[in-house]
Amino acid sequence: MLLVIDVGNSNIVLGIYDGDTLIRDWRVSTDKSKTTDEYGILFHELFHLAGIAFSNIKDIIVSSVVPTLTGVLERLAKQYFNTTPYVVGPGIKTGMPIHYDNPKEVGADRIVNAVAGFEKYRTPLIIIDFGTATTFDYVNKKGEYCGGAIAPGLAISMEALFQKASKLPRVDIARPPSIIAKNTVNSMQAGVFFGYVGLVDGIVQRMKAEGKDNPKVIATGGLASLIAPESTTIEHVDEFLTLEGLRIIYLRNK
Ligand SMILES: Nc1ncnc2c1ncn2[C@@H]1O[C@H](COP(=O)(O)OP(=O)(O)O)[C@@H](O)[C@H]1O
Ligand SMILES: CC(C)(COP(=O)(O)O)[C@@H](O)C(=O)NCCC(=O)O
Ligand SMILES: [K+]
Repeated sequence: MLLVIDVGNSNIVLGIYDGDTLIRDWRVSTDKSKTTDEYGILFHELFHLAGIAFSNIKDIIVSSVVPTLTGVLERLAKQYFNTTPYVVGPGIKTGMPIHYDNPKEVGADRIVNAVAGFEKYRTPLIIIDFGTATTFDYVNKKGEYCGGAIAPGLAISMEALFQKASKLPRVDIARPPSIIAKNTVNSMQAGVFFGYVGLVDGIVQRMKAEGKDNPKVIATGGLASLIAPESTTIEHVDEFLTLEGLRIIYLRNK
């Protein structure tokens, strides 16, 4: 079995593949202060509850945008799984040319999403990942990574209102009943939710105009399913795109 791990700024997502089937997935908080042993205990507990032994895992692949935790997970792989993990970055074959001023600078999660999307659809793509940040990535018809955009994520946008304006409370992200809202909570939701739908569709339209190869638009990440129904440009939500991309990159490197 293969253990795939995507370390984002808010959550670490874990998945276990048996062949090409994702048999288990978990989401745990990203905590930069947790040690290798603390993550070891946490993973052990999750595996135990699922009835899977660490010894079933033959290989591990990691993508991380939190450098301090990359080392923690490398040590965890060695100490608890007795294996050297594949870490998406320099030295790993992705099979995708990266057109970025400095290819090392692109977040590993963005590359993994792009690889998964192109493998799955074999068409030009815009991939949107609703994480801590919202990333937009453009893949052209040759399957090359062309770059994209990074916007503040939905949750941190809402958090910024709460942090910076004394009278604004902390509010859940949700679609409010109307755009002309009648109370503070709904007004904040109207601004953030509908504002975000506009941001997404606006960026996609501009990318389509610049890229000119009629890309398919897909979305992933925790909050994709909230925005997709209201967006006029998102065609498909792929919940496990990043995990799938990790499995594909593993196969290209083992
Ligand atoms: N299924 C979900 N439903 C609601 N909120 C979610 C869900 N998944 C993630 N979130 C929230 O969305 C934000 C981004 O999370 P996530 O997609 O895990 O980002 P990252 O990849 O940066 O770790 C976080 O605030 C998280 O709590
Ligand atoms: C843009 C990101 C912060 C997104 O991370 P996430 O929201 O998934 O935690 C991450 O991909 C990153 O740190 N990228 C490096 C900069 C770049 O991609 O150009
Ligand atoms: K992510």
